[in-house]
Amino acid sequence: MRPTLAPYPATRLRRTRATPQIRALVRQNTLSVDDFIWPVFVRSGEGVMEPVPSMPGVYRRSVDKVVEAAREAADLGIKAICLFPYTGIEDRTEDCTGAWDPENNVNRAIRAIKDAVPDIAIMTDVALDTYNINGHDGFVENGEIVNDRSVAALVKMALAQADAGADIIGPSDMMDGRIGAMRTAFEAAGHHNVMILSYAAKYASAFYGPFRDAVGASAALTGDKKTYQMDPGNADEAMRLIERDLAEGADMVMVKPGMPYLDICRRARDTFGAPTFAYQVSGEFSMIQAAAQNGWIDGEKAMMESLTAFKRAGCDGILTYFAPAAARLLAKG
Ligand SMILES: NCc1[nH]cc(CCC(=O)O)c1CC(=O)O
Repeated sequence: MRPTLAPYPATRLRRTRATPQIRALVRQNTLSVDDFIWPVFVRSGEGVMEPVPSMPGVYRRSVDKVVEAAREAADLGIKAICLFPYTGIEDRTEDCTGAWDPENNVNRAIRAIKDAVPDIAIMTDVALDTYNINGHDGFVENGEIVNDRSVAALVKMALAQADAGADIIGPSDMMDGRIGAMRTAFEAAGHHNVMILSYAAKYASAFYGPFRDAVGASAALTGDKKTYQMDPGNADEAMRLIERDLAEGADMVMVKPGMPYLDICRRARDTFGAPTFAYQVSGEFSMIQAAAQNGWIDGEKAMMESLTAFKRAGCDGILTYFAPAAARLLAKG
């Protein structure tokens, strides 16, 4: 776009900012409850709501409490919920078999939500880090995060989630070839309508810290994830990854983290035109919450401003821990 401007004073750009009515009239991007996917942490037990210390206002919930949360979310108009398991160090293994157990907490939660709250879509996370003894998204052999054997396991994990009734599968592992392998497996299993929202451009980020606490991976993690997650200095590589995942059968793509990578969101949207999501990750959430709790910023305003930024950057939707709070605020008008 090339701005056309008459010289001052014929043009006074403040005219269209003068009142709330006019500002609303000319506003280009607005938030709606339709934009949110709400990430929720599932753990074992019953009646459990365990606060996550590094994420104020976020809980690990037992399956019954996750169902209640899903009901609340649907009543607020939220269209999708995304499930992540918490696994304590004592239940983590090197072979990660818990990941494709049809009875694991996530798969039980999927079935329970489908039963009780059919009017919300369910997204899942596919990666081994929430079950792995060493916290990595793939198997570790002699210090290397191996690709192909990990992909075979991730396919089993994704199939178990699809069998349980998940609507949207979210591979967040960053292994090569996983989208194609999952798509082929879904077609063969008759899961023709299961969607894949690929974490296509996922960076090796310090902003995942609080999430790793929430899922019990912090204590487990050995080393870093730089051999599979992207280098923060790269942008063109994100386009190659997104193109690759779309070509392998992804229905939607994600950029992650969100706020530090809005340039990537905009390029993805302009280049491919596919449904584009951003993940406003745990560290982004916790920074806003912490500053608000200290009285350093207005938490509600910062929340809404940060979410609007994703719309401005061209995103169709946002995974955000703020989903219920933002939905409540939007409902108030
Ligand atoms: N593969 C696991 C996964 N899926 C989502 C997140 C981060 C989400 C957040 O920080 O809110 C991570 C963490 C990681 O890659 O270490």
